[in-house]
Parts: sequence; structure tokens; C-alpha cells
Amino acid sequence: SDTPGTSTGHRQRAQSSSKKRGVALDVNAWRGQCRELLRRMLESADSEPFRQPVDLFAYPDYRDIIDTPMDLGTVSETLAVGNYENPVEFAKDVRLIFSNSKAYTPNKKSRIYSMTLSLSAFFETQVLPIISDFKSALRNQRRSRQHLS
Ligand SMILES: O=C(NCC1=[SH]CCC1)N1CCN(C(=O)c2ccco2)CC1
Repeated sequence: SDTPGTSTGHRQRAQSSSKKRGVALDVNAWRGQCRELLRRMLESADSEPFRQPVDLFAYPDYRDIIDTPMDLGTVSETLAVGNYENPVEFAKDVRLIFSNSKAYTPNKKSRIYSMTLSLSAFFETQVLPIISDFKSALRNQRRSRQHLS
């Protein structure tokens, strides 16, 4: 707490990132964090079936069941070319990979589906702080811009 009687002068806040409550609030940090999360997922054996699009010759009925195919390679490419605006859009595509697998699997004991379960459990624990840090950086940026207007 401040020493009584001191005035806490008006603090200028840096535009893109500022130290607040010990957290670096950088509205752009999410992209590198998501790239690193993808890298860790791709190095896991559990991601093997999800690194590239499903081979429709190997699974001829795949598109009868799945409307929007998605895979980690496509997500990687979309992130690299800057076509995700925020980590929520990124997470939506990754979650689509897992929901497609759940929809397509003939039964919940299939090997590939069990890989989906462990990979998505890992993903959810890792993406949550990325999204909440982004949202607080955005709130902070809007707060500091608001005081400028
Ligand atoms: O063919 C692939 N991936 C591409 C590959 S794997 C190695 C070479 C190229 N699949 C199979 C179907 N998929 C499932 O989720 C699934 C659930 C139950 C059975 O299959 C998605 C992954």
C-alpha cells in the first residue's frame, strides 16, 4: 500500500505492452505462444494422425460425416501466414480437429480417438492461459487508449 499522503502521479502507459500486476501485457504475445504450443503438440506421438489432412482414398466415407476437415499442418500454415486474428480463432480450428475425430470414430475405444483425447487434454491446459493473457492485454490496451481519447 502507498505511504499515506503520497500522490500517485498519473502514470503514462506504453502502447503495446506494459507491466501491470507483474504480468507482461503484450497484445501480440499470443502468436509466438501458439506457435510454440503447436511445436510441442507436433513433437508428440499422439499428434501423428493429425499432422496432415485425412487421405480420402484411405477413408472414402470421411466427407460423408465430416463437413470441415482440419489438421495441425493447416493450422500451422494459417498461423504462419497471419490469418488468425487472435488465439480464440486459433483454438477454434484446433478444437475442430478433435471434434472431427470424435464425430468420425466408429467407437470410443479406437486407437486414433484415444490419441485425440490425450492430445486435446494437453491442448486445453496449455491454451487457456494464452487466451486469458491475451484478453487481459486487450482490456489493458483499451483502458490505456480510452484515457488518451
Ligand atoms: O487419416 C488420418 N489422418 C491422416 C494421416 S494419418 C497417417 C498418414 C496420414 N486420420 C484418420 C481418421 N481420423 C480420425 O480421427 C479417426 C477416428 C477414428 C478413426 O479415425 C483423423 C486422422
